[in-house]
Amino acid sequence: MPKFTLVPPEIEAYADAHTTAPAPLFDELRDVTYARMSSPNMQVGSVEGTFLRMLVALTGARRVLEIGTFTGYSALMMAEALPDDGALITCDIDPEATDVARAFFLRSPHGRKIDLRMGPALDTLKTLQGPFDLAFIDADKPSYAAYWDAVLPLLRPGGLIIADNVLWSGRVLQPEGPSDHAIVDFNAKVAADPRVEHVLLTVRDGMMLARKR
Ligand SMILES: C[S@@+](CC[C@H](N)C(=O)[O-])C[C@H]1O[C@@H](n2cnc3c(N)ncnc32)[C@H](O)[C@@H]1O
Repeated sequence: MPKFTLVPPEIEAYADAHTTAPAPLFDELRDVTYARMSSPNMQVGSVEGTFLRMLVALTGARRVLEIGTFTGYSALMMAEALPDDGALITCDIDPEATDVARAFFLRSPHGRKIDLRMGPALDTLKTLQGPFDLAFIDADKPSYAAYWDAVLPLLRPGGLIIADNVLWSGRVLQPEGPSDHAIVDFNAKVAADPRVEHVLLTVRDGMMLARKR
Protein backbone atom coordinates (compact mmCIF):
# COMPACT_ATOMS: atom_id res chain seq x y z
CA MET A 1 0.00 0.00 0.00
CA PRO A 2 1.48 3.43 -0.86
CA LYS A 3 2.41 5.54 2.13
CA PHE A 4 0.80 8.70 0.70
CA THR A 5 3.42 10.77 2.47
CA LEU A 6 7.00 11.69 1.74
CA VAL A 7 7.48 13.10 5.21
CA PRO A 8 9.26 10.85 7.75
CA PRO A 9 6.72 9.51 10.31
CA GLU A 10 8.37 11.27 13.25
CA ILE A 11 8.28 14.61 11.40
CA GLU A 12 4.65 14.03 10.43
CA ALA A 13 3.88 13.29 14.10
CA TYR A 14 5.69 16.46 15.17
CA ALA A 15 3.76 18.54 12.62
CA ASP A 16 0.55 16.91 13.81
CA ALA A 17 1.35 17.74 17.44
CA HIS A 18 1.90 21.38 16.51
CA THR A 19 -1.25 21.78 14.44
CA THR A 20 -4.62 22.93 15.83
CA ALA A 21 -6.26 19.78 17.13
CA PRO A 22 -9.31 18.80 15.06
CA ALA A 23 -12.61 18.33 16.90
CA PRO A 24 -12.93 14.90 18.61
CA LEU A 25 -15.33 13.79 15.84
CA PHE A 26 -12.36 13.75 13.44
CA ASP A 27 -10.41 11.41 15.74
CA GLU A 28 -13.39 9.09 15.70
CA LEU A 29 -13.65 9.35 11.91
CA ARG A 30 -9.96 8.47 11.63
CA ASP A 31 -10.42 5.45 13.93
CA VAL A 32 -13.52 4.20 12.11
CA THR A 33 -11.80 4.63 8.75
CA TYR A 34 -8.72 2.71 9.88
CA ALA A 35 -10.90 -0.05 11.38
CA ARG A 36 -13.21 -0.51 8.38
CA MET A 37 -11.51 0.58 5.15
CA SER A 38 -8.91 -1.35 3.18
CA SER A 39 -6.94 1.79 2.19
CA PRO A 40 -7.46 4.10 5.17
CA ASN A 41 -4.39 6.17 4.39
CA MET A 42 -6.31 7.72 1.49
CA GLN A 43 -7.77 9.98 4.20
CA VAL A 44 -6.02 13.37 4.14
CA GLY A 45 -5.46 13.38 7.92
CA SER A 46 -5.24 16.23 10.39
CA VAL A 47 -2.34 18.31 9.00
CA GLU A 48 -3.55 18.40 5.40
CA GLY A 49 -7.18 18.57 6.53
CA THR A 50 -6.46 21.57 8.73
CA PHE A 51 -4.55 23.18 5.86
CA LEU A 52 -7.55 22.69 3.56
CA ARG A 53 -9.85 24.22 6.17
CA MET A 54 -7.48 27.17 6.47
CA LEU A 55 -7.46 27.64 2.68
CA VAL A 56 -11.26 27.72 2.62
CA ALA A 57 -11.23 30.30 5.44
CA LEU A 58 -8.46 32.43 3.92
CA THR A 59 -10.06 32.53 0.47
CA GLY A 60 -13.49 33.30 1.94
CA ALA A 61 -14.88 30.48 -0.18
CA ARG A 62 -18.64 30.03 -0.12
CA ARG A 63 -19.02 27.30 -2.76
CA VAL A 64 -16.59 24.39 -2.72
CA LEU A 65 -16.34 21.37 -5.02
CA GLU A 66 -14.62 18.16 -3.97
CA ILE A 67 -13.82 15.14 -6.15
CA GLY A 68 -13.16 12.14 -3.89
CA THR A 69 -15.21 12.03 -0.68
CA PHE A 70 -14.03 8.67 0.71
CA THR A 71 -15.15 8.64 4.40
CA GLY A 72 -15.61 12.42 4.48
CA TYR A 73 -12.62 13.77 6.39
CA SER A 74 -11.57 16.51 3.95
CA ALA A 75 -15.18 17.43 3.12
CA LEU A 76 -16.08 17.88 6.77
CA MET A 77 -12.89 19.83 7.47
CA MET A 78 -13.57 22.27 4.61
CA ALA A 79 -17.26 22.54 5.54
CA GLU A 80 -16.24 23.78 9.00
CA ALA A 81 -14.74 26.91 7.43
CA LEU A 82 -17.72 27.66 5.19
CA PRO A 83 -20.22 30.31 6.27
CA ASP A 84 -23.66 29.12 7.40
CA ASP A 85 -25.05 29.59 3.90
CA GLY A 86 -21.99 28.04 2.24
CA ALA A 87 -22.11 24.78 0.29
CA LEU A 88 -19.76 21.96 -0.59
CA ILE A 89 -20.55 19.44 -3.31
CA THR A 90 -18.53 16.24 -3.00
CA CYS A 91 -18.43 13.34 -5.48
CA ASP A 92 -17.65 9.65 -5.06
CA ILE A 93 -18.52 6.20 -6.40
CA ASP A 94 -17.85 4.05 -3.33
CA PRO A 95 -21.04 3.24 -1.37
CA GLU A 96 -19.20 1.68 1.59
CA ALA A 97 -16.88 4.64 2.20
CA THR A 98 -19.61 7.20 1.64
CA ASP A 99 -21.93 5.42 4.11
CA VAL A 100 -19.31 6.26 6.73
CA ALA A 101 -19.08 9.84 5.40
CA ARG A 102 -22.87 10.29 5.54
CA ALA A 103 -23.03 9.04 9.13
CA PHE A 104 -20.37 11.54 10.21
CA PHE A 105 -21.88 14.42 8.21
CA LEU A 106 -25.10 13.84 10.19
CA ARG A 107 -23.22 14.13 13.46
CA SER A 108 -21.60 17.49 12.68
CA PRO A 109 -23.38 20.86 12.70
CA HIS A 110 -21.47 21.56 9.45
CA GLY A 111 -22.66 18.40 7.70
CA ARG A 112 -25.80 20.11 6.40
CA LYS A 113 -23.61 22.26 4.13
CA ILE A 114 -22.40 19.10 2.33
CA ASP A 115 -24.14 17.70 -0.74
CA LEU A 116 -22.83 14.21 -1.58
CA ARG A 117 -23.26 13.19 -5.22
CA MET A 118 -22.82 9.52 -6.04
CA GLY A 119 -21.54 8.42 -9.45
CA PRO A 120 -18.46 8.85 -11.63
CA ALA A 121 -17.25 12.38 -10.98
CA LEU A 122 -16.88 13.22 -14.67
CA ASP A 123 -20.61 12.54 -15.11
CA THR A 124 -21.50 14.57 -12.02
CA LEU A 125 -19.32 17.49 -13.15
CA LYS A 126 -21.36 17.74 -16.39
CA THR A 127 -24.47 18.44 -14.28
CA LEU A 128 -22.92 21.24 -12.20
CA GLN A 129 -23.14 24.97 -12.66
CA GLY A 130 -20.35 27.30 -11.59
CA PRO A 131 -18.99 29.41 -10.23
CA PHE A 132 -17.13 27.60 -7.46
CA ASP A 133 -14.61 29.43 -5.29
CA LEU A 134 -12.43 26.43 -4.51
CA ALA A 135 -12.11 22.85 -5.78
CA PHE A 136 -10.25 19.91 -4.25
CA ILE A 137 -9.29 17.06 -6.61
CA ASP A 138 -8.51 13.85 -4.71
CA ALA A 139 -9.85 10.86 -6.65
CA ASP A 140 -8.63 8.38 -9.32
CA LYS A 141 -5.31 9.57 -10.68
CA PRO A 142 -5.84 8.58 -14.37
CA SER A 143 -8.73 11.08 -14.49
CA TYR A 144 -6.83 14.03 -13.01
CA ALA A 145 -6.27 15.71 -16.40
CA ALA A 146 -9.94 15.30 -17.30
CA TYR A 147 -10.96 16.67 -13.90
CA TRP A 148 -8.75 19.70 -14.56
CA ASP A 149 -10.42 20.32 -17.91
CA ALA A 150 -13.89 20.00 -16.39
CA VAL A 151 -13.29 21.92 -13.16
CA LEU A 152 -11.34 24.97 -14.32
CA PRO A 153 -14.26 26.43 -16.34
CA LEU A 154 -16.49 26.01 -13.26
CA LEU A 155 -14.12 28.07 -11.11
CA ARG A 156 -14.51 31.83 -10.67
CA PRO A 157 -11.58 34.06 -11.65
CA GLY A 158 -9.31 34.18 -8.59
CA GLY A 159 -10.62 30.79 -7.45
CA LEU A 160 -8.36 27.99 -6.26
CA ILE A 161 -7.92 24.39 -7.44
CA ILE A 162 -6.07 22.05 -5.09
CA ALA A 163 -4.96 18.64 -6.34
CA ASP A 164 -3.71 16.02 -3.91
CA ASN A 165 -1.01 13.33 -4.26
CA VAL A 166 0.84 15.13 -7.02
CA LEU A 167 4.20 13.72 -5.85
CA TRP A 168 2.67 10.24 -5.69
CA SER A 169 5.07 8.89 -3.08
CA GLY A 170 7.97 10.14 -5.21
CA ARG A 171 7.06 7.99 -8.21
CA VAL A 172 6.81 11.14 -10.35
CA LEU A 173 10.59 10.89 -10.69
CA GLN A 174 10.52 7.36 -12.12
CA PRO A 175 7.00 6.76 -13.42
CA GLU A 176 6.08 3.18 -14.30
CA GLY A 177 2.38 2.40 -13.93
CA PRO A 178 -0.60 4.25 -15.44
CA SER A 179 -1.30 6.30 -12.31
CA ASP A 180 2.37 7.35 -12.11
CA HIS A 181 2.27 8.62 -15.69
CA ALA A 182 -1.13 10.24 -15.14
CA ILE A 183 0.25 12.33 -12.29
CA VAL A 184 3.36 13.30 -14.28
CA ASP A 185 1.15 14.32 -17.22
CA PHE A 186 -1.19 16.23 -14.89
CA ASN A 187 1.63 18.24 -13.33
CA ALA A 188 3.01 19.08 -16.79
CA LYS A 189 -0.47 20.10 -17.95
CA VAL A 190 -0.95 22.45 -15.00
CA ALA A 191 2.54 23.91 -15.44
CA ALA A 192 1.79 24.69 -19.11
CA ASP A 193 -1.67 26.18 -18.50
CA PRO A 194 -1.56 29.99 -18.86
CA ARG A 195 -4.98 30.30 -17.17
CA VAL A 196 -3.45 29.69 -13.71
CA GLU A 197 -0.56 30.50 -11.46
CA HIS A 198 0.45 27.46 -9.48
CA VAL A 199 2.71 26.08 -6.77
CA LEU A 200 3.52 22.45 -6.01
CA LEU A 201 3.87 22.07 -2.24
CA THR A 202 5.69 19.15 -0.61
CA VAL A 203 2.98 18.80 2.03
CA ARG A 204 2.34 15.10 2.79
CA ASP A 205 2.18 13.44 -0.69
CA GLY A 206 2.33 16.71 -2.65
CA MET A 207 -0.38 19.32 -3.12
CA MET A 208 -0.76 21.38 -6.30
CA LEU A 209 -2.35 24.77 -5.66
CA ALA A 210 -3.49 26.60 -8.78
CA ARG A 211 -5.15 30.02 -8.73
CA LYS A 212 -7.26 30.92 -11.76
CA ARG A 213 -6.20 34.24 -13.24
C1 LIG B 1 -7.99 9.48 -1.91
S1 LIG B 1 -9.65 9.06 -1.66
C2 LIG B 1 -10.36 10.59 -1.11
C3 LIG B 1 -9.97 10.91 0.31
C4 LIG B 1 -10.78 12.02 0.94
N1 LIG B 1 -10.54 13.28 0.29
C5 LIG B 1 -10.50 12.11 2.44
O1 LIG B 1 -9.82 13.01 2.88
O2 LIG B 1 -10.94 11.23 3.17
C6 LIG B 1 -10.22 8.89 -3.31
C7 LIG B 1 -11.71 8.65 -3.48
O3 LIG B 1 -12.01 8.83 -4.87
C8 LIG B 1 -13.07 7.97 -5.20
N2 LIG B 1 -13.13 7.79 -6.65
C9 LIG B 1 -12.37 6.97 -7.42
N3 LIG B 1 -12.76 7.04 -8.70
C10 LIG B 1 -13.79 7.94 -8.75
C11 LIG B 1 -14.61 8.45 -9.79
N4 LIG B 1 -14.46 8.06 -11.07
N5 LIG B 1 -15.56 9.34 -9.48
C12 LIG B 1 -15.74 9.74 -8.20
N6 LIG B 1 -14.98 9.31 -7.17
C13 LIG B 1 -14.03 8.41 -7.43
C14 LIG B 1 -12.76 6.71 -4.41
O4 LIG B 1 -13.94 5.92 -4.27
C15 LIG B 1 -12.19 7.24 -3.12
O5 LIG B 1 -13.18 7.30 -2.11
